[in-house]
Amino acid sequence: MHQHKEITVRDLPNFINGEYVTTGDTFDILYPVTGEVTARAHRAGKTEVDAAVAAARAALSGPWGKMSTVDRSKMVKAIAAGVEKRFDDFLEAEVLDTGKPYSVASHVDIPRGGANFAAFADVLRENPTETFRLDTPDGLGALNYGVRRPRGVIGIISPWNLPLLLMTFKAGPALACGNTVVVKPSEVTPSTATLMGEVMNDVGVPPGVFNVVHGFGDTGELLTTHPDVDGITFTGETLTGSIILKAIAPTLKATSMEMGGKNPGIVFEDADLDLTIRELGRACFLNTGQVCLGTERVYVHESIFDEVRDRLKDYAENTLKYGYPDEEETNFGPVVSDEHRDKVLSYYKIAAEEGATIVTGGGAPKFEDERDGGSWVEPTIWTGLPHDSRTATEEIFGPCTTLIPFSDEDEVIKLANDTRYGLAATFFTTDASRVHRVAPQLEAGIVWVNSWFLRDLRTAFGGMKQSGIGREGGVHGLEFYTEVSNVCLKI
Ligand SMILES: NC(=O)c1ccc[n+]([C@@H]2O[C@H](COP(=O)([O-])OP(=O)(O)OC[C@H]3O[C@@H](n4cnc5c(N)ncnc54)[C@H](O)[C@@H]3O)[C@@H](O)[C@H]2O)c1
Ligand SMILES: O=C/C=C/C=C(\O)C(=O)O
Repeated sequence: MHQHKEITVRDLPNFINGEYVTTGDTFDILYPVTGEVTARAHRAGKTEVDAAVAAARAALSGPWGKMSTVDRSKMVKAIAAGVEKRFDDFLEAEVLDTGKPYSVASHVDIPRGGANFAAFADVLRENPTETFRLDTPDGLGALNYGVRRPRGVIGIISPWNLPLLLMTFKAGPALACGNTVVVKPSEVTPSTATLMGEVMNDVGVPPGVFNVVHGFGDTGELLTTHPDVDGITFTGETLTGSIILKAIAPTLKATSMEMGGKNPGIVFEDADLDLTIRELGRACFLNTGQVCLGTERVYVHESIFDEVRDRLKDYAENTLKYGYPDEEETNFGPVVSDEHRDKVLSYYKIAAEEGATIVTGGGAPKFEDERDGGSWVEPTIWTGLPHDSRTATEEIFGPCTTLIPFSDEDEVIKLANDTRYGLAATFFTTDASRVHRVAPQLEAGIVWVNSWFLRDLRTAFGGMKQSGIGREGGVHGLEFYTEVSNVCLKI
């Protein structure tokens, strides 16, 4: 039986130039499980953002900027180890902010907190720049070679769904390439970014290399418009991304944008259904559907439509276990906030108005305990909706999906691609020729086959169309986190 722990309200200051900085202008952080206040974050204004950017700039010409690539790589690896050493503190902080089950945060979010530093620590040493020998009229030739340098001060703006994972997926490569960063975490989930400051100090990262400023979009805008910030890497909604690009325009900063999606799933008639239901269940409901790579529309071959519908219903009703985050069997939590719950429930209403058949869910659960103060919705599956319905085309970002039948391969590829987004896709088949025929035709930055959310950090990560600009991950992040100069030497 769960014993609800008394919550001690934590203070979350900004982290600037190696020190924690309060402003007294605080906003509450709520526990999505029960709605209780768990922390108060100190909103950063112009003074604090200017101080953070100045500290980041100064650090570039201090010990950090003078550090050898080998020593910087060692320090980035030490940061990874520092996160792992404080695994439980990061786990508790992330769960308090998001309400997600310990079973999700301890397998998805927190392990990536360290991995995102370790994976990029040697990215500069392991990837050469190009050289070209140029023939010249005098026959002596010229030698061209590329030289990489850090881009400079990077603004990191991150979302609330995988707070530590998504912030460190940017901070890791940024620091590995010698940049300094000012992080503006989501106002909904600021705890793990705040805690990261302690790790940076413990590891001995020079002050000013890693900074955190708290606040809402207006604080983010102080970064995106700041004349002394060299690049902005953003993860969040597509609409926010377009607002940020407008704000960046006058100072022409480099940008890396990871945005929204309405990712298709496809189940072909020859799919292995045990595997499919297991992976599709994750793609639809992991992290209470709050994963940008998730699958909110699934095209199922008409010959197996009823079986897939019934088995996914069974998954939603029997594999997903609501509960308190610290209960072992809990694998399904609340959404991150009342505001987001209301958004998801508004789409549950839209689906009903669009004539959906509710296979399961469609509302919010009642617990008759303190969880009724939290931000909970039911896992939901719909059928009977047209491909061009709002439910099947607009990003909901919740634990819901609509199943749509199809009859042939060419048709379903067209349906999958018929979206303004292009982030991810996942499809299931046992026909190897079909894999290599279909995957290249899907307009998505990331395509999973017979799997979902399997991540190799060496690969390109990002979306096309309105899901993103640029790619991060592996060598691809070098394009954003470094500047390349070509040196041409006349022999
Ligand atoms: N493509 C990806 O890799 C990826 C990953 C995770 C989430 N997402 C997307 O993020 C969204 C959910 O996250 P969210 O609700 O936090 O997104 P959001 O766009 O509301 O906010 C993201 C961040 O941007 C900041 N922000 C908001 N307005 C701003 C402005 N005008 N200037 C500067 N910063 C501003 C927010 O404070 C927050 O830190 C979903 O659309 C999801 O698809 C995409
Ligand atoms: O919600 C979106 C998840 C993004 C995941 C990553 O950026 C990653 O796995 O590196």
